[in-house]
Amino acid sequence: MCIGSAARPRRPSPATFFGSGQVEAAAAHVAARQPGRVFVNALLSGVQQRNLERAWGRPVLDRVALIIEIFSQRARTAEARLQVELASLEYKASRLVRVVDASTGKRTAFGLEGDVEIVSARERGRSGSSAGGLGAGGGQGESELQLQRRRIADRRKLLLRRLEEVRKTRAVQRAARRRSGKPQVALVGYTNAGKSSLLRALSKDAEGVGVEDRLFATLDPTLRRVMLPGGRDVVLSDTVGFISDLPHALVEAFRATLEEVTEADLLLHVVDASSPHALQQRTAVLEVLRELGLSEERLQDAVIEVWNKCDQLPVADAAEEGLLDVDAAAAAYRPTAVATSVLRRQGLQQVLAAVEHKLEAQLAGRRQTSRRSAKRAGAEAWEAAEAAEQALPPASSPDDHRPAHGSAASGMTGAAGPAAALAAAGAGRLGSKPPPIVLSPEVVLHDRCNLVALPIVGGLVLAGLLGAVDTLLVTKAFILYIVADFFYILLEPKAVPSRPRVILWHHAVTFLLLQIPLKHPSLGVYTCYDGLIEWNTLFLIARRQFPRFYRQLNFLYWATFYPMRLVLFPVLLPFFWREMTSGGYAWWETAAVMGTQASLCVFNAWFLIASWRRHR
Ligand SMILES: Nc1nc2c(ncn2[C@@H]2O[C@H](COP(=O)(O)OP(=O)(O)OP(=O)(O)O)[C@@H](O)[C@H]2O)c(=O)[nH]1
Ligand SMILES: [Mg+2]
Repeated sequence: MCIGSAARPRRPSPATFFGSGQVEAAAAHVAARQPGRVFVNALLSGVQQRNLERAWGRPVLDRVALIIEIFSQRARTAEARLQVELASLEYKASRLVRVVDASTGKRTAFGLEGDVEIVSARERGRSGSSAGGLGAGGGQGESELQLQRRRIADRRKLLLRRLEEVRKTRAVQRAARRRSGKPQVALVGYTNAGKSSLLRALSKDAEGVGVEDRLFATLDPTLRRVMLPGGRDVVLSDTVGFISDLPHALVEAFRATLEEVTEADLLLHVVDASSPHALQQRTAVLEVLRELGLSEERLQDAVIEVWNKCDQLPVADAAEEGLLDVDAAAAAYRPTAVATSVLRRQGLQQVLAAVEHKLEAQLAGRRQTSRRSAKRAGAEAWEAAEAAEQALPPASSPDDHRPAHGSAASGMTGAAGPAAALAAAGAGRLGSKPPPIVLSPEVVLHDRCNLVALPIVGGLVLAGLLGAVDTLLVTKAFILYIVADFFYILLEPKAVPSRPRVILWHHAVTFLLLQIPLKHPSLGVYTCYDGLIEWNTLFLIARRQFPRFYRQLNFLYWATFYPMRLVLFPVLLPFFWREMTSGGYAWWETAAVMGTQASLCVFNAWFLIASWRRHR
């Protein structure tokens, strides 16, 4: 039985996820239909899962548990089984409870089917031994739980050790393939998008490539040799498909397998264009790739999108109903994309041509020895690509760089447009090109809000320093901005390209710091010094939003980064100290100012390291 998104509450209850009315209504359904288990299409906490099991008298599976279960059914090889077991252990460890069979009073393992009563260690401690008739009370319950935890930890260690061996073996095999000089291309995409079908259609040796109309048909990497139109061979690998809210435990557990993706020279991102959720699925895949550590630059440089199943695309209807707004997607992301129907063998040559183009671009990029000249080449290529795009006749431009409706209807069209022009111009190397263009709509919207708010805050800060504006007003405006941005990111974490939690932490610390000048307006000038940093943030955002002015904005970004984040913030520390210890301030105010300013220095250092890493 499945309780789906139709019943999804707007604000989930911490105890039962659903409201009490929904739980009762579902209990009636459960009683009438007597399902073996109940699936809730959401992520449940341990407590929610336990309470729902109690209310419905049936084992409850949440989204993560179901995915792990499907994985465990599909796992055939030793490697896949190891990875699934690790994921399921991580999941169990996060919600370790004692399970007691109500009919026999015997303890069972976690999540077994049947009429079970589940008691947490804490509850058991409260109610003594009565819950399951096992043992003398809370003390023993605790130790049982600890025993379970230790067993899980031991098993986990063993699995990690074995997986480490798998990783090493895979790394050695990859290194051997690299030595053979064959570029590595990895297929990625939402589960059931047609990755294995594409591998089968492109490879010379299709034997053993399984294609099935079910989720997670492929779990293990499958490698095949594929010849490009120019006669060159590449190694194409097919791996596990992704899904929205892919459990973190699974991503971690499947790292050995997923390294085929992270280490590849190119990624073919297969999207099921016929799905009404194609865009969400595409975003979910990009999120997992980011979680795997792929930088925005790599997502831009090394990804070719293959919009598959176009034979099933009800082109006009979908566009009219707004189900598949390919135009909006293309405008937001401008990917190198090819429309295909693997089933009808359409668009396959275009996929190979796009791979060849990108690989040539990468090779050309590698030949650029000096970073400076590479940068220049990238910006020029970008400008040339932009100019080329503007020069394209309007009727042909959509087909050139995205799987537009027309192209799907009239057969398949190859990839071109700015991204391909960039590739052809050899601008595929890092540092040699404009900023990432794979930005989600959430990031774009948030960036645009900031492009309005930050000049206001930055302007007020400058005016405050020049004495043209009351610094208390600057403090209040700054607080308003920080609070608004905090809640924006809290409610929509995807509004920032990465690490929303770190940014929330930064905003919370800044908010705390600003409370002191709010209380003591004489300290307002320090708000203005700290607030100068917002200019740097503005240039960062403007740089990715206005690729045409990349060079200028990049210069401004770094020209403000070093003096502000690395010099000004630490230098302010002794000034703050002198001011705060000169009298008139409580010790906790001094501690708050020093602590928050020091934390911001740490944030800046982290930010620098993260920027460098991304760059590398
Ligand atoms: N209509 C249509 N169906 C397709 C096309 N390509 C693949 N399929 C079908 O889609 C289903 C899934 O294909 P797979 O290649 O197994 O998909 P996958 O992405 O490898 O799936 P997982 O391994 O489960 O992640 C199969 O039933 C294919 O026959 C296509 O171009 N058009
Ligand atoms: Mg597959």
